[in-house]
Amino acid sequence: MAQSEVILSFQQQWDRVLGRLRTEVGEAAYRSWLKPLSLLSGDESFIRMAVPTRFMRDWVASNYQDRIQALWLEEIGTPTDVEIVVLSPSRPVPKPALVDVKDEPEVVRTQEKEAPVVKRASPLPVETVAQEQDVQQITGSLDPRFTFENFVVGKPNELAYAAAQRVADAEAVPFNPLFLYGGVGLGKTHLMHAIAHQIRKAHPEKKVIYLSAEKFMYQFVRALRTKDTMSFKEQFRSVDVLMIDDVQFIGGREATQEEFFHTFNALVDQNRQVIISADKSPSDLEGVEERMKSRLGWGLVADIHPTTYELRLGILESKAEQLDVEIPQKVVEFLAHKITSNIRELEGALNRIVAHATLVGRSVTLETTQEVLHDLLRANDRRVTIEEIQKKVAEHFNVRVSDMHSARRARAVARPRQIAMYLSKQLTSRSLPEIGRKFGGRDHTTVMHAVKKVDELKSSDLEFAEDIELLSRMLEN
Ligand SMILES: Nc1ncnc2c1ncn2[C@@H]1O[C@H](COP(=O)(O)OP(=O)(O)OP(=O)(O)O)[C@@H](O)[C@H]1O
Repeated sequence: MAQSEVILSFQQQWDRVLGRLRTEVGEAAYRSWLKPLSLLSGDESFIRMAVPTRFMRDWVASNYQDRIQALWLEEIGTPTDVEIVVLSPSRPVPKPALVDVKDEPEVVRTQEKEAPVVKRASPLPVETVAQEQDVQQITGSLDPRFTFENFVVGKPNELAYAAAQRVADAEAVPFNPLFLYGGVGLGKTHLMHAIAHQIRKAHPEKKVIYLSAEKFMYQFVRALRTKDTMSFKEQFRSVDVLMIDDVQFIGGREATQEEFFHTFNALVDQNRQVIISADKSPSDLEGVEERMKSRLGWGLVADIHPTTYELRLGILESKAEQLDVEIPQKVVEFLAHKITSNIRELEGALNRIVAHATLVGRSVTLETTQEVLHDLLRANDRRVTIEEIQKKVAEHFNVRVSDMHSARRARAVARPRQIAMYLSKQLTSRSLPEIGRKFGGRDHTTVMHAVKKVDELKSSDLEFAEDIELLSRMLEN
């Protein structure tokens, strides 16, 4: 089937699925949650759809994903995984990625094989040496530990990881740019280095440049000063893959932004891969021109979410395995529970307890861990307040905030109140009596009972568990 026909038929099938969902869920829910979904890519076993916000993605995933999957199965006759990703609203749906995210259509592959880029396939030694020098002059150094193998994948980073791998493995540019964003210390740089390592290994002839936006700026200012902007432009515009880390730093710097914009456009126009990272999504970048924001959101925007307990545990276990010092499982779990800020701090904590154990010649225990990390543990006490929890839970269940303190015992208010107590225990460092006091002066045993009850319900009712997970994520963000 020709590419355009495949796109058309998937879109038509999706329209039919959407039509059926519309009848099932009603007009209001359809308009709020389903209409904004756009079909991004797909084949018989996998479809990817996009929504404009994270909240919407979580909502659609927990409330409609199973149904979408079931209807899609009915529509095309084979079981299909459905993935919902967040894409910035400014970004039009990228047409070239619409067919099959996992493999390019055969025809594209064949063409590539038949028409290799002659210049690079048979490199001239002199040119290669010159290029190497160019690359070394401008590229930042790559951390050899930051590889795909050393990257632990979990729910918060699976999209970013998959997108990074795709870019690293693809023969043709799959989406341009790849924009990775997320909070501090969550693995953006790690993924960029991993892409660079992989491409350099598979294609040593390719010119891959990785640098921070700050370094880009510094190089540009230096070129301006030495009146050598021509060769500056040349260096960048002749690369195969350009990665700029922490692009938020160019916010507010007009000249650098302008130059970056031209370089970016030139590379994208020549179909060279550009990969960008930032602490915010393109549309939220401050001090960056609108046209730039919009352009940055054209490819695939993949966010790395704050870590979950499971991911932190996975990372610690994998790092602990590489150490000479034995770390008891209890300590690993304790750290995963307590150090929630980011992965850099988590690694730092592990290194500190290992350094301490080695220095004093004692084994690692829970007590020494608490002692050595007391400052870090205090700083990591989550900052969400009980009042915020009460407000969010009341909103979610459509009850009044005053019901959180009232003596009413009707199930419709008692259950949300128990959930709010449970979340207060999970997300704050408040003691049971303190929590009880904030809920209309209740006794600590009432809070204990609420925590137990919610735990029980979570393990017996999947939908309930998902609801709690969603609330908890919304509160932690
Ligand atoms: N999923 C992961 N698996 C293993 N290690 C990870 C993972 N994510 C992050 N790390 C580690 O955490 C540390 C911080 O990651 P990184 O420097 O990539 O963060 P960042 O998002 O680029 O932060 P910043 O915003 O400060 O630039 C690194 O040592 C990295 O190896």
